[in-house]
Amino acid sequence: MAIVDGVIEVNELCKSYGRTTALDSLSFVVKPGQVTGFLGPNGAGKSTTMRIVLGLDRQASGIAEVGGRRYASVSRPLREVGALLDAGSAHPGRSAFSHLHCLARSNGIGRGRVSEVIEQVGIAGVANKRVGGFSLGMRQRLGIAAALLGDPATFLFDEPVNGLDPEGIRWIRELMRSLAAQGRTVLVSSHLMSEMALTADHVLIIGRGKLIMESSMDALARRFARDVFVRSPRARDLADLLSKAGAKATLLPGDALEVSGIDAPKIAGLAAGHRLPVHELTPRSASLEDAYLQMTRESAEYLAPKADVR
Ligand SMILES: Nc1ncnc2c1ncn2[C@@H]1O[C@H](COP(=O)(O)OP(=O)(O)OP(=O)(O)O)[C@@H](O)[C@H]1O
Repeated sequence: MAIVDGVIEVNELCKSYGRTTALDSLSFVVKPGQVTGFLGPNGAGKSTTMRIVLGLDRQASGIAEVGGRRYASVSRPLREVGALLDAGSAHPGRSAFSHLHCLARSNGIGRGRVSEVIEQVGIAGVANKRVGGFSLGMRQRLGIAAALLGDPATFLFDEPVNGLDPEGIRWIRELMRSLAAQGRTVLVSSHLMSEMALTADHVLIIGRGKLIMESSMDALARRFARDVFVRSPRARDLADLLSKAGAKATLLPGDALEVSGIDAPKIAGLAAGHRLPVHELTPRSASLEDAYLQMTRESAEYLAPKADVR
């Protein structure tokens, strides 16, 4: 790996386009060894942040660094950071191989590595074909091949699953997870919590250029844990026991209980301690997507009017 420490650090970043505030004192740190989801509704400032980190846009104030340095000051950038921002950026008249070879040469990377990444992303069969004829999925894989070329410690992926088929989506998810497992820093943007729930270990949620919340995915799921559904042939006895332990237990038809204020392992422990049989114990959480929509609702740039359901 080119550099060991691929931490991304953004501090008090501000950026406006005319009267539009894109980033408003945005600060966060992205650590290596995990996939960090960068979540926010359309217009939240995800792409702007990534462009600034990559030196493609300039902030009004604040700091954006990778591995403790400004990206623009790095002489062979592909060896430090791999990025997928715009799948359509390769010249349509070029072949995939010549596009990658050109990029490799300008970063002091050999031809052998070009063939290696072409294999890795699964485009060997079309490597000599013109990029102009590529499907979105193929262009996306080509963009990822470019990101992998310099074997960097840090990766930035802007909405990488957009427009991909299920196979391509699964492939990108697994690639990101394996890059993180190798100890690299992976920042991936999305506007869908459901997508991040499947990929990310950690999430940064932004809205209108501000950090709304930062959390591990596990803690987020726990925070929105709702209650535990329990089924027992002695539901009434179990409800009494749980109430005495300070939980709220509501009897439901079919020997079932809805329990809150106590977690599933504790319910199991209490039931076992009093020899009460349990046939089902299911923790239920509010949908993370709903929680996310609630959190970002005020910061969404465009809100659809509520559907008129009759
Ligand atoms: N080049 C530009 N010129 C003018 N306004 C811009 C430009 N780029 C971004 N903006 C504005 O800055 C804000 C942040 O946009 P940005 O593209 O960073 O958001 P995003 O979270 O990536 O959203 P999306 O998911 O829609 O790409 C938006 O209000 C957007 O309209």
